[in-house]
Amino acid sequence: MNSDLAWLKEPVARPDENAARLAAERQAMLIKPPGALGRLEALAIRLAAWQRTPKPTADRVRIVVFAGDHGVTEEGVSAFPQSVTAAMVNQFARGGAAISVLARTLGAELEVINLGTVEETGSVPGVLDLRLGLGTANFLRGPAMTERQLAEALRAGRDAAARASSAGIRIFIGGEMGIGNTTAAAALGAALLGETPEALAGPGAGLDTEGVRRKAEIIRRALDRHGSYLADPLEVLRRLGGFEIAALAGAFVTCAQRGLPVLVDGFICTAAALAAERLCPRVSGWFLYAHASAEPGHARMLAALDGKPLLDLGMRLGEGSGAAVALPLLRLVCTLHAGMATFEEAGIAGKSS
Ligand SMILES: O=C(O)c1ccc[n+]([C@@H]2O[C@H](COP(=O)([O-])O)[C@@H](O)[C@H]2O)c1
Ligand SMILES: Cc1cc2nc[nH]c2cc1C
Repeated sequence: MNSDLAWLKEPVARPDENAARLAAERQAMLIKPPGALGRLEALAIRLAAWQRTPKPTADRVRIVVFAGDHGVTEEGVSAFPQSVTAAMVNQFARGGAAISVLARTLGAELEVINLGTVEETGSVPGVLDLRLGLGTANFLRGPAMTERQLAEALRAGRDAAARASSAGIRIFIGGEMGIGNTTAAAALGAALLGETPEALAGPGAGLDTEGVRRKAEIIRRALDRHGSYLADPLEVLRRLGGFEIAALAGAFVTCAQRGLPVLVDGFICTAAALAAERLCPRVSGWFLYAHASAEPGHARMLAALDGKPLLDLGMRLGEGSGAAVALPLLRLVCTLHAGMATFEEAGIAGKSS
């Protein structure tokens, strides 16, 4: 492995099992039949282990949206033009995008990083400009990224996660924006899971049935073209991924190395999570999956990660929006866990046997 990428092999943090034990003991004492809060109970215990405290919180949250364009869009794999990527980056900063509204409403910090849009975003303050090129190359013709672009995209993600961790953030949300990136994510998923392109390709931002068929065919040709190089997950990411997907993978690895839990968004973020797990085994022990995307291939990637999404709302927006929508649930998990009375405090008789 290139020495620029040695950090990918640094050890993953270990959750605090003592904090988990204390949180489990507290759950057992709260005034409810044991187990009556269902999955919320296990979530409180996992958050406790991750945050190394018996009373975790979900208040300090940062959403980092990574944006980049995709050369494969020239094959007609998206219902929208490439210009939308830069236009949306502009809106993230101006406050009109869904994720901007969600971040404001939730009191979450929002960081926007442009890793390589083809078009200019206009002069908007609040976008970190780390452009690595005018989008990736078309992966039907060659690797999507050079080795240097891959290393820099991974590092951009690593640095964003390290900034969040150093700032005392307690939960990290990664988001993405990139017209064409469901094709890259589906190709990644197919290559990493050994699945057919048809199992992973879906409508994305709005393809019709014929468009989905064409998209699967493009992915099939790309898998054939890149052939045996796809045995190496780093090469899968470089050849089929995107700047924003690689940055997400780098961010997720760093979060796990630094002990910062990640709330994973939809289809593209889950593809990045899968790539992260292949690059640095066991990082997925730090991931929670926010929602089941409407993109049909999402379920296969979640299954491979043994991930059970918190919500299923038919969302397929990206931007980190599904994770943001799940955040209030985590906040309720934490406030219930910390705020409910125990049987002893309330003077209520516990379970008789
Ligand atoms: O997060 C998801 O599950 C998701 C599912 C479908 C589409 N998207 C968003 O739509 C864009 C990609 O769609 P497409 O069809 O251009 O590949 C990209 O900006 C993603 O954020 C996101
Ligand atoms: C308008 C629009 C907004 C988006 N946000 C994330 N992906 C998107 C795709 C489109 C097309």
